[in-house]
Amino acid sequence: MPDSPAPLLRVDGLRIGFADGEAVRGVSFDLSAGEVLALVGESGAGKSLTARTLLGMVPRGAVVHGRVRLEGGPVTSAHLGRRLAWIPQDAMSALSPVHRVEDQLAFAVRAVARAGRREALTVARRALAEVGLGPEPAGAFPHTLSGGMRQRAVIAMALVNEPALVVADEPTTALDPERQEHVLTMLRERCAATGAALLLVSHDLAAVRRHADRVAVMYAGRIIERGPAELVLGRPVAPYTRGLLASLPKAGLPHRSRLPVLADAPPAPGSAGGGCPFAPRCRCAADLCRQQEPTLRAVDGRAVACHHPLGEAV
Ligand SMILES: Nc1ncnc2c1ncn2[C@@H]1O[C@H](COP(=O)(O)OP(=O)(O)OP(=O)(O)O)[C@@H](O)[C@H]1O
Repeated sequence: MPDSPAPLLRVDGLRIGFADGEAVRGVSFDLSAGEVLALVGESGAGKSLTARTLLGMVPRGAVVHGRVRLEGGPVTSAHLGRRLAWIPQDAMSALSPVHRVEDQLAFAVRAVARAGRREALTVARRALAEVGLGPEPAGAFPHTLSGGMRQRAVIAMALVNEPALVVADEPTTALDPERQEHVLTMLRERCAATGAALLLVSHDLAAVRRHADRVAVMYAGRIIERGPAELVLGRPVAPYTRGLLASLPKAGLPHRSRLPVLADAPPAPGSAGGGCPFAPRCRCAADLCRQQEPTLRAVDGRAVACHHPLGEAV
């Protein structure tokens, strides 16, 4: 039988430590070409650090261990903007305020391909049109555009060189809910059209369920549940994932309000004891949970790091 093809991205045992302890503690996952994988979890879980480290954007003082392979080899600066693209939370941090949007995309095109100015501009305008930005916004300066338009320009810029992987860190949090959905749909559609895989960092579990193929739920620097988005978010087995879902804003409540379903806060890096880091907040915790940290194992079509997954016979 032929071997299954190597994944586009393989992250193996990623650990990121600071002076006060490890913030990412052995994260592993694969991502296939064209797939959408979401990293979710509470603030401080290690999602952004994980995502940024894939692009080599490591904070000062961080010590990184583990292996990241893109298309079978290590990630280098030569991948950035070519095979690997980044979409930040804040579009203004990705766009220069002193250049017209289309010129910035044309510059990105010329940075990787031998194209003349006019040719690069044509490619840039086409990419902007594909995210719904016609000649007027394309020829404008970023500060004159709405937040949604700017974020669409950033999506066009990320995809203009047809990367194999797009890493997006909370790409829509700066937008209102209606625009968030529109921009996220556009991002996913553009990735699908160009064949790019998408690693999406998000707090928005409802959006993740709509847009991601697979999801990895992070807690205290580790993945605690990972599998098909529909399964993990539709029928979670880790008590933490269930608590996170129960914290979703309900219809009629103000956007982003958090219900107090998950009591207390996650442990700070370096402060977790020997057991499951979620045990102090978990209603199902037993002695074993307080003594031994669980590792990922296969349960009901997904991987879960929990001694007592919900629904499993004790
Ligand atoms: N530059 C840094 N120096 C020291 N510790 C850091 C640094 N950056 C991150 N950390 C630690 O790593 C933890 C995880 O940070 P990270 O930004 O990955 O969280 P996150 O899951 O993306 O949260 P959020 O959703 O709020 O962005 C932080 O809570 C913090 O303790």
